[in-house]
Amino acid sequence: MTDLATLSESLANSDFTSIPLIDLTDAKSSDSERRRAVAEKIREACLNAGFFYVKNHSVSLDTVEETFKQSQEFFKLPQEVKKTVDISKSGGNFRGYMGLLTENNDPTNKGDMHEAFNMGLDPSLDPASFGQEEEKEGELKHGENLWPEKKDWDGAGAFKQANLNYYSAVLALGQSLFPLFALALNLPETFFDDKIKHPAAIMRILFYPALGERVVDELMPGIGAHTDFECFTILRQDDTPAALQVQNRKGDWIDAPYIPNTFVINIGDQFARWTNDIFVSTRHRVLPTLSKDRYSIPFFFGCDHDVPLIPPETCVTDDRPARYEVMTAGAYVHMRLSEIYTVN
Ligand SMILES: O=C(O)CCC(=O)C(=O)O
Ligand SMILES: [Fe+2]
Repeated sequence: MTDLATLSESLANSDFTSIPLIDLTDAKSSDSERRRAVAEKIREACLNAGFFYVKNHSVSLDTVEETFKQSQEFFKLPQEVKKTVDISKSGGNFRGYMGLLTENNDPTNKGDMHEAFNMGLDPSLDPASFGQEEEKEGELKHGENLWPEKKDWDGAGAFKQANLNYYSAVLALGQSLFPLFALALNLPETFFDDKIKHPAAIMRILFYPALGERVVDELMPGIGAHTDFECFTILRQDDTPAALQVQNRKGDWIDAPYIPNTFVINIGDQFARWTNDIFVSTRHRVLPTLSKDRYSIPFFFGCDHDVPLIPPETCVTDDRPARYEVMTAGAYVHMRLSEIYTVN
């Protein structure tokens, strides 16, 4: 069996110049060797680039296209309608609408040139996850989403339905990746099963307005250089060229172009911390969009809020002792979100 710490050290000396594309056809094969072969590709990607594309996943194109369509309808609404679901109304739970420049992912910049709408696990999708968590100060918790109302927007119902459909489909894709991550970490396939029962997944629809002829202010990128906070992100991009970039160890920015009907998956800080930095969480950014409006949908998949991020034994050796203080997943993500959002 590969020793993860040794593998991690040796990969640190190589670098990536492109992002691998992994076929998920065999992810649920009844043949364990085939599942393992997919997990090995995922292991290499998670220890090296921290980024990979997936194809032949379980999410239908119709579900994706309908969500992009609804996203366009929503962001085109007058500001006063979008403000009816403003994030300031979410009681500190990071749900709802955020206007241009209200977020700043890279503190050396002035702000990010995008608008966003955030949602979490909806009570209508999983009633069992609600009302059981203890209220703890400084911890993320499940809660209501902020949905536009029909009295303010005729399309409110279709918008909600498309987002819920997308959320369920991508949640299922995320859950199906955990056995592969477990194999990649030399753990039993079922290792994460009891840790993702009520997952803390936040989905965002993002809108990057085209700047056209306007002068680009380098300090207002689409999204400034950052790492994500949760275990991993499942990102759907549209076909806008020259947008997402990923930074390799040397510091070069590598393009992550749109590839039809794929998702980009990237490891986030929660997984890096949990695995004692065996999995790498890689910085990325979105350049200012010039020729056309851009839409994307990141889905940040965290484990259950109450799970303590104790590194599994395959990630700790005498030469690589545990690097981080143990926190629960909910406390960790709340801390990170509070640092970045100017409104909560
Ligand atoms: O829009 C994108 O392509 C990337 C978004 C992103 O990195 C994020 O929301 O964390
Ligand atoms: Fe990101």
